Amino acid sequence: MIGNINLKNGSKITSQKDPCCFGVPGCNPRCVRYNKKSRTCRLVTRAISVDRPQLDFSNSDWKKQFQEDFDRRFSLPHLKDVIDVEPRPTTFSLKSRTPLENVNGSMQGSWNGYVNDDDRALLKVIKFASPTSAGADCIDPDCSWVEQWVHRAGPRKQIYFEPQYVKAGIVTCGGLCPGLNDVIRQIVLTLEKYGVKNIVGIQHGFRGFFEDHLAEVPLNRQVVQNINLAGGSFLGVSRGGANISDIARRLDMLFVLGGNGTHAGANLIHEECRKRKLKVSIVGVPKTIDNDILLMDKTFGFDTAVEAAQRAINSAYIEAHSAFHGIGLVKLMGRSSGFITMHASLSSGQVDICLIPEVPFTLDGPNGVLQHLEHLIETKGFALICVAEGAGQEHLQQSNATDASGNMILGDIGVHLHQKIKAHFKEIGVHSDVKYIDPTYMVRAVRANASDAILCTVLGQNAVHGAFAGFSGITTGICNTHNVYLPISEVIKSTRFVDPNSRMWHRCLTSTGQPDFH
Ligand SMILES: Nc1ncnc2c1ncn2[C@@H]1O[C@H](COP(=O)(O)OP(=O)(O)OP(=O)(O)O)[C@@H](O)[C@H]1O
Ligand SMILES: O=P(O)(O)OC[C@H]1O[C@](O)(CO)[C@@H](O)[C@@H]1O
Ligand SMILES: [Mg+2]
Repeated sequence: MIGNINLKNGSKITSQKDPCCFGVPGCNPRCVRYNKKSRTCRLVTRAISVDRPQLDFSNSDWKKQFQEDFDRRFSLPHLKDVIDVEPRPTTFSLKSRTPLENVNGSMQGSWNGYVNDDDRALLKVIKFASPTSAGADCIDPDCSWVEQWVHRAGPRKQIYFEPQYVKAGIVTCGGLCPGLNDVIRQIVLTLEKYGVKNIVGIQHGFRGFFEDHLAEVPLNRQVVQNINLAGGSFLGVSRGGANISDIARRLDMLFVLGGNGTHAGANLIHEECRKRKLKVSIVGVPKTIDNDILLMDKTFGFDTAVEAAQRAINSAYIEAHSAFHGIGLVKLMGRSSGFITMHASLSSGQVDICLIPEVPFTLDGPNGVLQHLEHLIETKGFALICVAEGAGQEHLQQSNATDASGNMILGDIGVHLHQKIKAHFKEIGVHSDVKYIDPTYMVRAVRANASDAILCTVLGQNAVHGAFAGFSGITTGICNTHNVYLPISEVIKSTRFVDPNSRMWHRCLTSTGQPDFH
């Protein structure tokens, strides 16, 4: 039961080892990646593991040391680490329509769809021959192979809660994302399959915990039956309110749907519950269209966002192709990571210039974007640019403004590019007709497509299985196509970025044909 948790006001999580802005919203001059000139934290190389132990590779034992440290970091926090809890046979079985009543093992024996607690999946599956291989992620200079196993997700034979007494809460935080309602729905359906009858929705993110007018929303199969047919969040989302002063709620399980910021908040709650030895399972479900969460193949909503962006890109293409010297310009979301813009550009196949936050670019001069646009207008007669909202911030006047969660408010690179392109072509006396489309919120508010709906089903159900297995401070995700549980502490260590030396970025450059704008 969470009960009253008195957290320090404004308590924020920062990754201990690396005084980086990540985890503490907004930029932080102490950040190892703080750029004093642009006054921003810009990690233009691949997300580095901020917490790899300092290994002495001359020591023949280094692999053992790495393995021990890895196993420590990726072991899943469990209720029994801090309180005496006894397991009981699970009530979850797909053999019966209702949760297993008699759990003397006889019924269980007839259904064996359980995951063994010792099942593991490999976190990394490529053996790189050299650190210079594209996208190489090596531990030592020789790229030695070290098996990195993480826990497999799914229902266990033993559970640590009496379902009929459980009160479970669901909360959705941060920006909207296609599939939020699918995950809420699957969490409710799975909880009921275990026999939980007391399920509540917390309204409007973490604010719902302490704004009295935001009452709990009772949830059951009937209430959530069709919520997946609409985008948005049935419970509402919010930013801010991270200084969770009081969670005066009796909850035994809390399912937290959100991005990297939300997960940092969820981990704060988990750590406080653990410190107070409360029998509460806090389980995250990674949510963001930006796909900027470490270690995950992708987050739910990302595929749908890429698909929804196609309509805007295609419209910009049609406008540019039909105009005289038409230049289509589309700005997509991606505050610090360019995954949406890169994948949307790749899938459309119509983009000539793709600009992402991880790869700085010059506008003017022989290698600049404007020079390349001149070339495209001369040779093709039209051009199409797709830019991530977090790209090119070095060209804009930075304000120190932040959103309610402390995330930096970005300068509008879309408007800036629009103005610069028009001014440039006017200056060189060449006609241009710039068509600017900003579909950002349209992309985010749609309902999940089929593939994301399935991913949401997997993640929502696995979140409940993880809570009943007694884990807490974990999140559930897809690693190398396998369903795993990961400690939230590992997932919030850094933002996930596009690796400028990755094969996917190289594929994007091959597809657009753009040069290096440096
Ligand atoms: N370091 C932190 N510690 C505690 N709470 C946090 C922290 N960072 C963010 N939060 C809280 O988590 C909630 C969501 O955070 P945020 O607005 O950053 O969105 P997010 O989860 O990163 O999702 P997205 O980036 O996709 O919108 C907010 O209520 C915010 O106050
Ligand atoms: O809803 P808000 O506060 O405008 O958030 C916009 C941000 O949320 C995100 O969609 C992440 O969820 C970013 O891509 C974008 O910058
Ligand atoms: Mg975020």
